[in-house]
This record gives sequence, structure tokens and C-alpha cells, in this order.
Amino acid sequence: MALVTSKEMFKKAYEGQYAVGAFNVNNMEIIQGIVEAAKEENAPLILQVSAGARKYAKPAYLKKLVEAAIEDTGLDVVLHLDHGENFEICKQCIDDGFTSVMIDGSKYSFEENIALTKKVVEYAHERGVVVEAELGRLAGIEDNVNVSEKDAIYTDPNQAVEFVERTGVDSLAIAIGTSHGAYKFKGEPKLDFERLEKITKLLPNFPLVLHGASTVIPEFVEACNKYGGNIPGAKGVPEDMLRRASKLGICKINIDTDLRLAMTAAIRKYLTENPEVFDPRKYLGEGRKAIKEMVRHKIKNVLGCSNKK
Ligand SMILES: O=C(CO)COP(=O)(O)O
Ligand SMILES: O=C[C@H](O)COP(=O)(O)O
Ligand SMILES: [Zn+2]
Ligand SMILES: [Zn+2]
Repeated sequence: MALVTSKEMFKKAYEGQYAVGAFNVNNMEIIQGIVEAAKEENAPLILQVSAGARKYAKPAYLKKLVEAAIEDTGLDVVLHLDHGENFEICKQCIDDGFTSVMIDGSKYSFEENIALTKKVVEYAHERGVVVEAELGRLAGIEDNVNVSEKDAIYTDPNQAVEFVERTGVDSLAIAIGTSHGAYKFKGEPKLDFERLEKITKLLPNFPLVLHGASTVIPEFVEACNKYGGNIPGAKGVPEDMLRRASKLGICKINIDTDLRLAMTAAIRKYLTENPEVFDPRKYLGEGRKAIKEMVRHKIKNVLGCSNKK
């Protein structure tokens, strides 16, 4: 039981053609729900912290909560920085004991992204920490992007090879049509699997990462809307697409939106049905339970990493 890097996890995931779930954490109930599910499923686990999470909960609280989760469950956990936007935040997290960091230089030019990623890789590797980088752009992608638009924003397979070789990065987040948040597709969901296969062929045995991979589980969207919410038209990546991706070199699947929706749906329902309750433990407890069930479902039925610890 310890904080570990994702090196071994990804090697096993690649060979076993499954993916490890990387779940975003922001408070105690979210962490507890996730680790309880991973423990029951005997699954490998990545807990990831965004800059926003660090701002909300404060770095020390999140670090100690993750340590407490490890102590309580006996799990091995990767503590990962999600979307580090500059060298300084990556350095802070490495100095803080994170075992993995993401440097997201995807908004910069290819050469600038390489230089920034290389700098983080050098600092991280000297300290036994692994690095994820990103090539290609995720945001604002719809299913009706045309071929030339795709070439501009989706990850270029040949560039991916050059990027990995020149930076020495440990894993790479790619853009094949997913996006962050609850509104991923206007029409039918579509991912560019041909591109993913090309990248995998050119980078054999190299772990790839899928961001923006929440399914936006319809039952949670419906519950949110039924109990006072207003999130019409929310749509995510269907489960069978995630299963397919995990057999094509995707070793890490990022999930945040589904955690938010599970928790919000459960709390909305509980408060609506129990208007007399004002004890936060009651409704936050419902949120935690919903997260645990959702994460168990992902581990067992989507990621395929039950009993792969
Ligand atoms: O990619 C993510 C975190 O980095 C989360 O994606 P979702 O918004 O699809 O959950
Ligand atoms: O990729 C983004 C994650 O969902 C984190 O979101 P956040 O920046 O609101 O914490
Ligand atoms: Zn990005
Ligand atoms: Zn992301």
C-alpha cells in the first residue's frame, strides 16, 4: 500500500488490453466513494487533481485525504496532476510527492509543446516521477467536423511519434474526438478510431490517454433534470467506444463529469425526497454512495480492470 507511479500499471493494462480509470478528486466524499469501489473490485487506480481542485480544497487537504485513503484501504494509488499548465505547477506537485504529472502544452506550437514537456520530463524523471503530455486539441469538437478540420485539431500520428521520441514522455493524451464536460456531441457520438489505430501502430507498447471520456450516464442526467436541475442535451462517449479504445493502446481513461453527475443526481434526489433533512452527512453520504456504485460499474463493465491490481 503506497503511492506508486503508473509505469507497471500501464504495462499490464497495455498487455491485458484494458484501461485504468483516472478519476478527478475534489473532496473527501469523492475520494472515499472512488477508493471504496476500487478496493471492492481489486482494481488499479489513478486519483487526479486539477489546478481547480487544488484551488478549491487546498493542496495539503487533498494530499492528506489521498494518504488517508491509502492507509484506510491498503490500495496502491497513483497521485496525478491533471492538466498542469506550466512547469511551476508540475514542479510543485512533484516536490509535494505526486507520483505522476501531466504537462498540458497542447495549446502551444508543436516545438513549444516539446520544449515545455521536455523540461518537465527532465525534472520529473530525476525524481522518479512519470509524465503525461498532450498533443492535439480536445475542446469544442463536434461530430460534424470535416476532414481538414480534423487534421488541424486531432492528433497527427507522425507528430505523435516525433513528440514521444524527442520528449521522453511516459504517456500521451491524444485528440480523436472526445472533449471535456457534459456536452460532447451534438449529433451521433463519433470517435476517429482509424487515427487511434494509426497512432498505436506507430507507437507500439506506448500508453495512450483518453481525456474527456465520461459517458454522461443518461440515468444521472435524467435524475438531475427530474429533481430541479437543468442540463438538457447532455451527451458523452458511449461505453462500447471506451471498451474499444482500451483495446487499442488507451491505458488511462479520464473521468470527472460522470462523478459530478452521479453526486449531483443523488443529492438532488435525496434533498427533494427528504425536505426536512439538513444534515450534510445525509446528503453527502448519498452522493458518496452514488459515486461508489458508478465507479464500480466503470471498473467492472467498461474499463475491464477488476482484479488487475
Ligand atoms: O479529461 C478529463 C479530466 O482531465 C475529464 O473528462 P470528462 O469531462 O469527460 O469527465
Ligand atoms: O479536464 C478537466 C477536469 O474535468 C477538471 O476540471 P476542473 O478544472 O473544473 O477541476
Ligand atoms: Zn488539454
Ligand atoms: Zn482532461
